[in-house]
Amino acid sequence: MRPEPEPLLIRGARLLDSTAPVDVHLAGGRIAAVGDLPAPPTVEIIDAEGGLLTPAFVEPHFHMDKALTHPNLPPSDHDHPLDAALERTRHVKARYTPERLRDRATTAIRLAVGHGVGTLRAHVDVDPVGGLSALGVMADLRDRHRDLIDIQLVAFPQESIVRDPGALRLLREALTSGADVLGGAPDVEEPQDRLRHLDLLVELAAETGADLDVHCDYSYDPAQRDLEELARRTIDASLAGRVRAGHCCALDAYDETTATEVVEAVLAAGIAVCVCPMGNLLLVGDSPRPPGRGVARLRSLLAHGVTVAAGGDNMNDMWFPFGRLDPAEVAMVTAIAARMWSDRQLRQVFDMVTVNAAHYVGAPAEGMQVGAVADLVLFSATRLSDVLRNAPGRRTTIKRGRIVGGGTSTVWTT
Ligand SMILES: Nc1ccnc(=O)[nH]1
Repeated sequence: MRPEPEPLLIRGARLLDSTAPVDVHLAGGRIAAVGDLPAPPTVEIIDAEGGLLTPAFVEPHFHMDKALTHPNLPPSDHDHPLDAALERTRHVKARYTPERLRDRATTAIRLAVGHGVGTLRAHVDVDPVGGLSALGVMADLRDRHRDLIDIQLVAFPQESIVRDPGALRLLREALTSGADVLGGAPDVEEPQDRLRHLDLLVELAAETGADLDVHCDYSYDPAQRDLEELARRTIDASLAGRVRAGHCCALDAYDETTATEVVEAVLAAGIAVCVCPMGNLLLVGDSPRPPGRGVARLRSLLAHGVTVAAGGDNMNDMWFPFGRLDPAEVAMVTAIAARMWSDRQLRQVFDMVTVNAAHYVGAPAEGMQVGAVADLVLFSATRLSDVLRNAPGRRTTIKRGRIVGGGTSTVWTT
């Protein structure tokens, strides 16, 4: 760990909940004071010029091992996009080398820090194809970048754990060799095995004490109810509050009564939900006219009081050719996907990539209060709509009270 950061005074910043610019004093890695402050003689001063100062972004759902593999993909002649993605995932994984994994993930981490991400939850494939090797590389990168960004690693079973008990053993091993969270993917099982997949995950989470973060219902099939089954098992195993669910696309396809039942089950189980609208709009929701969108019913989840985060999912790989690991872009696409257009709704989507996402990953979410950990972003933009459209786009990233990224002067320690 590096020594304590020098105190920092940010002059004339706009906070989301105030109209007049204020000064914010950071000391000991925390917010020490907010108001119209005299400058203590020894501090470093930044002139915010009225720009927005907000809690740092939290990226709650990102596949870091796959990032930037798009240039290496073979052609695919599958008609169905998910089959194509799975086939190309296997092709690319069989050719991973530690060096290339490290280079690509390091580029992703630098993008994240430059964009203002203070905490990132990365799903990393753990399966008999690659064993624990990608996880090992990511754990090393997590440790090397500790001063710049908090990275959490989810052991993600991208291939079946029901057909192959070896895969489950690997997941268990991952939790004692680098993974912070247990992942899940019932969708990759045969339909009759999906509930067994959930049972195995819940048993392993209860036995190991690991939190659980499951890819759920990655389809537009109204008959698929894995999220509700997960909620039921969460309560039965006394895991309430420790389970997270990503995607939940089928929620968009349910009729109103079913949707309400599922959302109430989710709430009762204390499950927070992470939507991934960019990838889901691209690959899910392929029903006839009018096409479904495959983005979990945001308004209904929010109206019931479920914590909803939004994640980038994949960047420039076999699941999503685009993306730049920028939560502002994720928030903007979320707003478009869910028709959230008003000022209040723009604030809601921004919360999905900051405070709600922090809650989702279990990171501090104290906002801009005095005493809060100073994980912050200072934008050159003065309005939230400009932050979301990334124009003007200069950002300064502050991690535990220290400037770690911004403009052209990113500070690297590795
Ligand atoms: N959306 C995704 C599902 C499964 N695996 C991925 O890498 N991405």
